[in-house]
Amino acid sequence: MNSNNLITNSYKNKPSSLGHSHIVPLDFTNMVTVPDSHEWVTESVPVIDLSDPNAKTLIGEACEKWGAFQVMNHGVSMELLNQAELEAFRFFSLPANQKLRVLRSPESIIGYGVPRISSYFPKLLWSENFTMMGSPIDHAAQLWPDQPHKQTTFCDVMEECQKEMKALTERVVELMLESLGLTMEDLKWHSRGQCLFTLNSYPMCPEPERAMGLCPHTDTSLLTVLYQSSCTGLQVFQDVIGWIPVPPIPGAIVINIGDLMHILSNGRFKNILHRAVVNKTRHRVSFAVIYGPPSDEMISPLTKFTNDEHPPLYRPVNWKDYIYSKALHGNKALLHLMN
Ligand SMILES: O=C(O)CCC(=O)C(=O)O
Ligand SMILES: [Fe+2]
Repeated sequence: MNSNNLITNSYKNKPSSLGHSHIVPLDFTNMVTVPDSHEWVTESVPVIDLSDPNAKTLIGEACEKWGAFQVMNHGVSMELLNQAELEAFRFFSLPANQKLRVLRSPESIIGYGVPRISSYFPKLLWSENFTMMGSPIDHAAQLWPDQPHKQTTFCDVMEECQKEMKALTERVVELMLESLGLTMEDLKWHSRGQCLFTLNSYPMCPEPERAMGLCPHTDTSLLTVLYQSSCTGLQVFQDVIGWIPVPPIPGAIVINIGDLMHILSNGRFKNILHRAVVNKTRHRVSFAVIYGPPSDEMISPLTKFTNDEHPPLYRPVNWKDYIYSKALHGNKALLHLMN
């Protein structure tokens, strides 16, 4: 038997479910669109249905493997998310001099301006941001002094959206803890958790490949819960694979694990490195609840995660000091906390 025969026989003998269509190529010149059978989809962060009885386990796995996931059936009203998106577009579409009335002062965390994380990076970001804590009533009065109706609509929508997204955040934190056999009671401060509510805007960019909406970063928070509607832009980094888009899924909300949750879990839950890219044809808006402990509460690895073999990886820190450290050291802030 010559070698050619040997090879032929090995194909013939191989049990195979491959049919005729896998031998004859497509008629490429006559294809108008790529059929589903040819579309290669990159794996992305898991999508978890919160009404699934297995949700807690799936969340635990997603936290360890990815540090990010999307949730469906999350309890935040779709109508409210759409209204908040509309209000966000309205706000960012105001003339610059009107938005500047609510410019964030250097020592404040709330108001309009460049994203807070801009200070970690040497170049300006192609984005703007408006951050609230509780009611934005004072800022709304400055934005629309003669239009009380606009003030009321903006505040009602922002407050309600913040409230519902915060409730979701707390539910997800609880599920994360439960996935490890813990409860909210293990977080002594759990009834005093606080959040910022932030609107992000990434205007159309003439040369998207030369600019960045948000540079690669991890969030300082425990958890960031983000709604991104229908425009792509968010990407997460996975070792070996590289940057992966987090596709907008109608109705879904994105959960990103921040540095403080990574510290609490003694490194078991990943803090996800992510960025936002810009595009040429669409103005993208996203909004998020940035959730964390009371500013002065010391956060350190929970004892459940530490033992002789796994000593605490990080020294205790409070959110306030950690934000300060992040502004100084950027993405290296965690290294400065290592034991
Ligand atoms: O707009 C996005 O998709 C990402 C926003 C983000 O990373 C942040 O607000 O920290
Ligand atoms: Fe972020």
